[in-house]
Amino acid sequence: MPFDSHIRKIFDKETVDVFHDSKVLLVGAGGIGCELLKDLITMNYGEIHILDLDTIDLSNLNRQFLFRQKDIKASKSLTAVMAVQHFSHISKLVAHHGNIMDAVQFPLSFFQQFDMIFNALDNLEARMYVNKVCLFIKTPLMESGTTGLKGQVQPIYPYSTECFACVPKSTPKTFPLCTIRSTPSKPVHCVTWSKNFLFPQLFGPDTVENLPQKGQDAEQDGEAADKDLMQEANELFELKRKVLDASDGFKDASFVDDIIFKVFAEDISKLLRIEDLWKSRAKPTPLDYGKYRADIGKMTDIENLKLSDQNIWTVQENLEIFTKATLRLTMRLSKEREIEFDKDDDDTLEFVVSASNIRSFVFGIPLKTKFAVKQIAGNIIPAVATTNAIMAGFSALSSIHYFINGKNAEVAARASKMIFDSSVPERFVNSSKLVRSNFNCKQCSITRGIACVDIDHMALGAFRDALLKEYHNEDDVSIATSDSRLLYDFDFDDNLQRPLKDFIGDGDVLLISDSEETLDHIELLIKKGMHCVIPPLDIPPFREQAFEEDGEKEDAETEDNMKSVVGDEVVVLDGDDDKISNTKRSLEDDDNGPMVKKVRMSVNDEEDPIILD
Ligand SMILES: Nc1ncnc2c1ncn2[C@@H]1O[C@H](COP(=O)(O)OP(=O)(O)OP(=O)(O)O)[C@@H](O)[C@H]1O
Ligand SMILES: [Zn+2]
Repeated sequence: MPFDSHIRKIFDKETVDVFHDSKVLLVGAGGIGCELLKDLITMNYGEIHILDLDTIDLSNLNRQFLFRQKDIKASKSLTAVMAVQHFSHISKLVAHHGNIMDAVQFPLSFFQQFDMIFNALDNLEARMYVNKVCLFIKTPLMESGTTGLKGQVQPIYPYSTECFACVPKSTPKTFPLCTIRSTPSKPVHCVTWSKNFLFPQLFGPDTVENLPQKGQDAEQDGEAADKDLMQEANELFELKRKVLDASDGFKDASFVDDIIFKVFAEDISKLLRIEDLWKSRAKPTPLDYGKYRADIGKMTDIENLKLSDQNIWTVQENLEIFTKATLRLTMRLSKEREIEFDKDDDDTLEFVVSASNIRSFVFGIPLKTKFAVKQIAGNIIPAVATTNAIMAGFSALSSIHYFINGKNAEVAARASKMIFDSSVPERFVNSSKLVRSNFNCKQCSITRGIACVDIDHMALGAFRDALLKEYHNEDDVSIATSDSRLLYDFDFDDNLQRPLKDFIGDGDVLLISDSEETLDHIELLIKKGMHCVIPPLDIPPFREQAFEEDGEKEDAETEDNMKSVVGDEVVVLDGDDDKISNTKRSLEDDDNGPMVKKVRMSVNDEEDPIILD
């Protein structure tokens, strides 16, 4: 039975028509995006646009099931549309290849044509951008994301419920510099050292011109106090020079031996002399390179060394791989000038794998496979196709509330739930009711509107007058650009006669505040038009004081209430499992309903730096 009939069975004709008449945008045609596209088609949305900036890579094929081997290098969005075109005779499908944050290709008017937007992205920056656009145009956003077996779907109804920025996001872990440079104790420390320190030092953007001249002490150029650091920098510059010399003429490969000897033996011996470092730690052992070199000489078929990604290589094998990768990268340096680490560039990956393993060996840390180092260096948690499919399904289903409730955001917000993975074995997913926006949120706490202005002809002074008139502000206003360039305030009126086009373009944002700072800040998105239309806004009093009090209260509550809601039951979790926060911003508050304890997607507690997939 075609799905069309299921939809007809479940909903009455009027509701089905709402789906047919609606236009949605899906941002991202990766793991979740491919799944969502299929789901949205089966729901018979009238028009589905899908957008992605990327082309298909071999590594996508194991989970992005709309793509085949023959599609590698083709546009993700176009290929996805071609793959599903035959699924539906109802949905009109439109593909866009480009960056969602490109305001020229995708101006505000592009976003405004949609009834709902679905995010299936893999990075915070783009997610935050779409979130902000949705706040401007007050369009509901279904936000989704997965990390391995974890995942979540958050329906966002602008200004009614929490936006994507309302809950602070965890940032990748950082390590103290001294751990990375001097006292590593985990594989990730060695991977970070070889990827972020040794690799860029040898193949990164430093050009010959930036290096101190031969014999010149770098200390003369800088004011660095630490002599040891400067000496180390000078020595690394020497190494870099060797690499550059070799890439020019490529006389012999002995410079690689020099690098190995310096970084894995000489530098370690120097560290050992700093006795304080080793009072409470196991000491490293400088690499006995002579011994290992001799071993490598005895290895058979060394030229055709083929090693598995999934096995741990011996120290000898790591040394051989390090030598080969360094030589290959050095050859490339003559053409490329500088090389960036890329987990999918085998030369750079093998350099990082072997260098981190040799360092691990020296410090008595377990060695890792190439596969494992790739995950760590690429900040990857492998994507799980099933988690993507489940979260995509929830995202599609969550959208129904909006459409069956006549596109009423308040009603849909009350009916909707946030979905996230469960850490409790009896359940696979949890849900919690949506809560109101966070007053401390930098995005939600701003009053926003879209102003239509003839920027080519209207002077800044006339624009200021229009603002004062619309917002009945007896006092004056300040006007600044979104990058905080002040255009006007009561004692800076130099620009009043100049046309707006001198400062802003179509789609730019202006920040407006009253000079007494009694009212909230306003963000006005400027749309180019023939006339001047300043949007009527409900500008609340300035809320800074209230924010602080509210924030303090919330923190205290969070610590006291390490509880989560599973369905409607309260389960006590032991401390570290999920990071839970408890809030009074329930949508039910207005009805004096029960206070909702809300679970946030757990912040990853692992040591490795991670990003959302
Ligand atoms: N600014 C952006 N504009 C448009 N598309 C974007 C933007 N940022 C990310 N994307 C797309 O979002 C999708 C996210 O999908 P997914 O998480 O499966 O990542 P992937 O790149 O396909 O896989 P992986 O990162 O695991 O190699 C990708 O196809 C990516 O190209
Ligand atoms: Zn917010």
